[in-house]
Amino acid sequence: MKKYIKKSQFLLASVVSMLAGLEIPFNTFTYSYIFEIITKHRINLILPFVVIVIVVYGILSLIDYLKNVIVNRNIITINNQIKVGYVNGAVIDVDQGKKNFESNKLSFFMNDLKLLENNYWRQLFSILGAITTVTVTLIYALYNNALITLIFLIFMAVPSFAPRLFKSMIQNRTDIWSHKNQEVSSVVRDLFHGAFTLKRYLVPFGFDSRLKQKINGMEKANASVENGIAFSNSFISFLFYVCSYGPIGIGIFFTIRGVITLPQFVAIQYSSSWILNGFNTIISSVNTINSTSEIRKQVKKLTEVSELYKANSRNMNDDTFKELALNNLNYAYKNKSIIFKNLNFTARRGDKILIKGRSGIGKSTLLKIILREIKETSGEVLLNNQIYTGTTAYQTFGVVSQAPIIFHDTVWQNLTLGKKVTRSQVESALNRAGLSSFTDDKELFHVIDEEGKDLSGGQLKRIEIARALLMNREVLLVDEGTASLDTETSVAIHKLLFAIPDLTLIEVDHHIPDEIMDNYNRIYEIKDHQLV
Ligand SMILES: Nc1ncnc2c1ncn2[C@@H]1O[C@H](COP(=O)(O)OP(=O)(O)OP(=O)(O)O)[C@@H](O)[C@H]1O
Repeated sequence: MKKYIKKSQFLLASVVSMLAGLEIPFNTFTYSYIFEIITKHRINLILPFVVIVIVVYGILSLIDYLKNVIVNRNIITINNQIKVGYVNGAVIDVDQGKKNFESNKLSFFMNDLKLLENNYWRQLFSILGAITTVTVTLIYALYNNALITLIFLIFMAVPSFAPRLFKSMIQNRTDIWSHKNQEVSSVVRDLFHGAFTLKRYLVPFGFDSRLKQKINGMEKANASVENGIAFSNSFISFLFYVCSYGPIGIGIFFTIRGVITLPQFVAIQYSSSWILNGFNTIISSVNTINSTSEIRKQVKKLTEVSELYKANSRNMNDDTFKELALNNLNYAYKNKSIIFKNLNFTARRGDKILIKGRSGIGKSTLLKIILREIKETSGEVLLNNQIYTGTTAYQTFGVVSQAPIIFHDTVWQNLTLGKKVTRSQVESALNRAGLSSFTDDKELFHVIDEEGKDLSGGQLKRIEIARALLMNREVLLVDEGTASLDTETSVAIHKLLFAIPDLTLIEVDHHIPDEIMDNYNRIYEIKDHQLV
């Protein structure tokens, strides 16, 4: 986790946390000194004592406040790195096999990363403070009487082994909680997504039983984690009390016998309870930190994916597209019937190809195989006569999907997706996609509503097409790209695509208007698991 911190900032927070840990030893010292003043009748020391104590507590309170501010600043730096790295990693890592990808990742982002902040980072600083408390208080106690302090320490060693007993129980319960949380996120996301459908059919409570069941499951799992931690902590504190009263008895005995003075006994007894408390804090913090190990593993995995991607993104393939060939392709989804059997297909530069077929026959599946998002059961998929990776596929093919993917951001950002391009490149792509009216500043920098709700279906489709053209993809895979549009708009969009001679078009659709059929140079149909 070291790479997420800024060293100087972390060091400062560590030092201030340790300084804040001096409050308790000072407390112990003042408490013992009260007995020194009383037993030795030092009336002249009362005023300076009170003044010094007030000033020092003032300074310690300020340090405590500064500690919080500096720790919070560290949290900003750490969270900025982790959260951006996590989202980037998740975006890079997405694949067709990931179930409930959006809700799972969102749930992890909102809940588990917050848990990581509270139960890992903040605990680290709390441990540093507790270590100072324990060390300085211990030195002070040893200074008062080493033998009796050592007796206290021996008793203390016993409960420090207890947390190991609870570690795996807490970890298991945390894993269950995390899983239940993801289930709730998935249900809630689904309901919000379909909110209008529920409202229109006057059934806003239609999914209540499922919702209640999932929320209840999550809340119970959460309570189970909290109960587990509480049980572990209560058991450990009880053990501490058991082990602390033995030495207190011995201390009383030595004081009565005159081996130590009353202020010394007070110092050792008071110190020892704070040493115990400090140990308690350290151990329960270690306990809590351990419960985040699975979260840390996942964060590490995804941020590494993101770093690896940055390191490799320079190896761009710049071969021009000549040919795509699928030879004797076979495919079946796991535990499902066959989709393709000995399928053959070739597309060459500039081809305009239409693939028809009834719903559910495998048109989208074919595009996913071409994009290398799913792997054929057997056969060859070749680009320019070579097998190719998913990255090469994404460098070659642009995709216009059934439901356009639109971000809640400006038209410019929706087209460029953050890539550095010139204004004239953006305008040219918009013009070619028939969106000339979007080229002025007002439209270009207009923030589109969530899921493109303030634009028409045709405009959204054209934005997707302009995006693919702007990204200079040589082959456009159109998956029922115009199916939801009226004939006039569909014809207009197709005419724009047919007019680009070098653009290779592979379109899967079963409702293409008759008047543009002649513009394709090949039309296939998926029948009997083959292209005919
Ligand atoms: N991830 C998946 N896991 C298992 N089966 C799947 C998966 N995706 C699709 N299928 C099944 O594979 C078959 C082909 O699906 P595909 O989406 O390729 O059809 P399509 O021809 O594009 O349909 P449509 O025209 O309705 O979009 C369908 O029977 C579908 O149920």
